[in-house]
Amino acid sequence: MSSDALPTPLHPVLDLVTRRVIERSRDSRAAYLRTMASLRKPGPYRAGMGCANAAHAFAAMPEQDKLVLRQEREPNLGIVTAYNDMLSAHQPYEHYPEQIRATARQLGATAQVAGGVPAMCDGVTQGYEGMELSLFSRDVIAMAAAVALSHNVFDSVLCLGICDKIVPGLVIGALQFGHLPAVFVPAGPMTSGLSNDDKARVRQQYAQGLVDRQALLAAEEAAYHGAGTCTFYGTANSNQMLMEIMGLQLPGSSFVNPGTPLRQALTDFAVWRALRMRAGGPEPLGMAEVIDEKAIVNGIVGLLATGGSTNHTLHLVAMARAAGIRIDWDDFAELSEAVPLLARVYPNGKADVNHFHAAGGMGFLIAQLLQAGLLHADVNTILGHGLHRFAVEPWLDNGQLAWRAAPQASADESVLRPVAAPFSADGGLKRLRGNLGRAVVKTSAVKPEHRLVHAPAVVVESQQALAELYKQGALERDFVAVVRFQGPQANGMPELHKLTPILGILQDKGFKVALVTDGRMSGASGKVPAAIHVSPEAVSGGAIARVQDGDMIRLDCDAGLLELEVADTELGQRTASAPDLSANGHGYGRELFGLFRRNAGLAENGASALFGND
Ligand SMILES: O=C(O)C(=O)C[C@H](O)[C@H](O)COP(=O)(O)O
Ligand code: SF4
Repeated sequence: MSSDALPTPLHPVLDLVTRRVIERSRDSRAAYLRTMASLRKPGPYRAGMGCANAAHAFAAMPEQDKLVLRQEREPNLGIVTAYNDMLSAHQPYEHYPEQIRATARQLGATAQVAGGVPAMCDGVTQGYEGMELSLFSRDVIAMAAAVALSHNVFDSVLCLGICDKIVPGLVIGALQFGHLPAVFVPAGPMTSGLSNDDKARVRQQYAQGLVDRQALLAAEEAAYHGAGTCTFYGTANSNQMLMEIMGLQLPGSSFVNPGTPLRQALTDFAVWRALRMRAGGPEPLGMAEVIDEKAIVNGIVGLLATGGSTNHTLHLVAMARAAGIRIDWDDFAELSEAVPLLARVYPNGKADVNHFHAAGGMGFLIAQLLQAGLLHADVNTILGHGLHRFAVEPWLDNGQLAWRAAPQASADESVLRPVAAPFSADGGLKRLRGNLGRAVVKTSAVKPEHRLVHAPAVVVESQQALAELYKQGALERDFVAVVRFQGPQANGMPELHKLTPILGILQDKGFKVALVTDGRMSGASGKVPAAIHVSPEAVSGGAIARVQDGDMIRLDCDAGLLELEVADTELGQRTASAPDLSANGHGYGRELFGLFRRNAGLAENGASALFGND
């Protein structure tokens, strides 16, 4: 799509929501931009630093880099890396710094690893105590990124991160240095293995005692079989979509598999782009000018159009907040009414992200949404002004990286569809309201016949308690599972994704089942209607603490309703449950996260201790 194509008029809902976000954010955004302006200088940023400081900064660099660094003329790239061997998605980053340093040298510049950030694999911690640190690890990552960049000898930032809390944390941290350019550098998904559907089927068979542990492990290893991001459309791959649609990651780069020539070429190109955008360079552009209100709204649109992870009703809020921008679940809800669902990638369908990419991927998606006036085209990106630059796909033309226009038609309409023929007329996420507070639900993964559940409550205060009731055979009926005291201030707001197989089995048996929780679900959670992120949470006086076994609850996903059918007078007279949560502060590092639990804001404000509710 060229820039000289007549711009499509902006969809009125997009225009309305964006104006509202700009107005709501006016003061906080102005304050943020003033801070960024106060940090900006001509560069290079190491220039004029004290000799001792400078010597410390590059003491360990090879002589050829020292020569360049001493001259205080050429830019120095800061790499913030989330490499570890634990996340299959991040393992490919092990040698990226070497490649980036070499490419920077070829371009006459230098690059240094500014610092590392922690990266938790939610797949490893799912269902275990470690998951209680997961959400807060986002804020730790933001702080660690800020520590790395606080050395203040960098002219541009390369962020190496992909997974769930890592990209949001890196965005929040790098935005504190928004006077600098930032480019996100992905490593790509693992190749397709056992399909996500088949994996989920074996899990349900195991939960029913139909297959043994060896069979389950074999299936899981066939699904998660190599280096690269897991191939379901969970939070990690929602992050990839967001980084592209918000202009921070090269177009079409998200879903190119690791270890391929195209992957290597894209990383080299990212280095070049980062250098060109430095202060005093040919295309100076700070991250603060890329992440503005329009970019954030574009991110929400991308999330809705692809059925992205519910975790971004927390993370995108916190990321926006870090740039002085205020969004809330009403923004998501109103945009969801206007944005069609264009992709069906597991858990929203059978395909994985490799299929999505092959069907046309991000370039096709962005082109379609731009043509429909459902994205802001007039935005800054790491390729220059205008999101039309992202309606393309990368390829190797005789071994050289090149870009070609995204396909005009989807190669597989079971995975990716045009705006003219969407999977559904509205987006994949809904806001819920009612006397239990506000919540969200991913409707794109729930079949229409399962989106209305009116059933008695089964109230538990841990996911293990619900699993025990299942084992006892006590759940062979219609019910709404209320799993409470799972909010950020209670125990760090873990994902309760391990409940998916048993709830799925009961749904498959024909029972009307739903989940209501102040906790989270995984972006990979799907088919069972789950009203999550219930705010206010149980430990903070939320009505969810006063629900009793047998209370009738109505969850109407399409109407956006979550109603406890108990009279206000009775509800007001009930004593809230007050379980002993002291164990939540002990073991597995939880002692160190008390300050996060005590200061976490509402889910709708991003559930962050960095910003609270202010
Ligand atoms: O996308 C997210 O938000 C996630 O956190 C995904 C988790 O990593 C799941 O735990 C991985 O999926 P499973 O293999 O089904 O456990
Ligand atoms: S996508 Fe999730 S499960 Fe896979 S490596 Fe990343 S954090 Fe772990």
